[in-house]
Amino acid sequence: MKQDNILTVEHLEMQFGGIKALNDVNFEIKRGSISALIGPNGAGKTTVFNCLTGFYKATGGAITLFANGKQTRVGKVLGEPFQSSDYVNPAAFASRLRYKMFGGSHLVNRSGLARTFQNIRLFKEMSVVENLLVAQHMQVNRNLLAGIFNTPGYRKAESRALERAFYWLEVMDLVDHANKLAGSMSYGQQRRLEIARSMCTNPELICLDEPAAGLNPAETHALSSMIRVLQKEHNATVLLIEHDMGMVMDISEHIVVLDHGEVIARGGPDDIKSNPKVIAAYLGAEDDEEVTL
Ligand SMILES: Nc1ncnc2c1ncn2[C@@H]1O[C@H](COP(=O)(O)OP(=O)(O)OP(=O)(O)O)[C@@H](O)[C@H]1O
Repeated sequence: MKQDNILTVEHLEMQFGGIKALNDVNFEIKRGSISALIGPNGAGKTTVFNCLTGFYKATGGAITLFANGKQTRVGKVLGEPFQSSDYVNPAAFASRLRYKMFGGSHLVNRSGLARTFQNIRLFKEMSVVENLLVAQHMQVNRNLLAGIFNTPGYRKAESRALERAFYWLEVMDLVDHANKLAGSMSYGQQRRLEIARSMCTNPELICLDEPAAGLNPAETHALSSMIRVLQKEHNATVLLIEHDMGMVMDISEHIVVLDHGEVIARGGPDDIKSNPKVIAAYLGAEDDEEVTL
């Protein structure tokens, strides 16, 4: 039976020395939905993303992904400490040891979760299409001998990677820029390329960190349409962090609001807009944060 939720976050905690960035964060993301994680600056949104994607190892709680036909506990694939029961259970010991040695955020990605970054992280000196080919290195045939002898299997894998790259360039309206240097494109195009790159890894859940930051209203509108296409035509579940409240309220079905590392509200756009705790959190936000709910 397919789980209704693609992601569950239970009692998530993240501590940096004396700073508790996340405290008992709980939410779930419905499969096939577009959801948003919002909150004032410093609320802990990016820290949640970093925990979900395995860039940070959460200091408490559980994150479970139900994608690619299986259940993945993010903490487990990042490598958990040994438990005393492992010493009487060789299989559990071996599994824990394997993840300690070879685990990491790449396994979270392989389990069906991809992300983009708040600060664009492309290979700016490489071409647009090369950026998309690099993203697929886990899926293509990486056998050294196959590469040296240019075997039919190797060539087939290479051409499949190229096809996939052009497929996502088409979806994100970037085909005409395929051979340009990534760094030479406009900011909006680079943001779309980041999304295309993430989609090349075949995720079921894509986490977008401030995808509309630095975009003008027309670009933001175009981006919202593309995000809807990912959801409707490519079965992607989308979770975004965004400060542009117009965009959030327009495309999100479900919104989770964080403040000072805690979830203060969850619900649909209309509930969130009129929630007094959310309004108070934003009214207490810094003056330079322009927010209209
Ligand atoms: N690597 C780190 N080391 C120490 N403190 C950190 C680290 N990462 C985040 N923090 C702290 O955790 C808190 C939450 O930060 P985070 O970047 O997650 O907030 P945010 O909601 O994404 O903010 P913004 O909207 O400004 O991007 C902040 O107090 C921040 O200083």
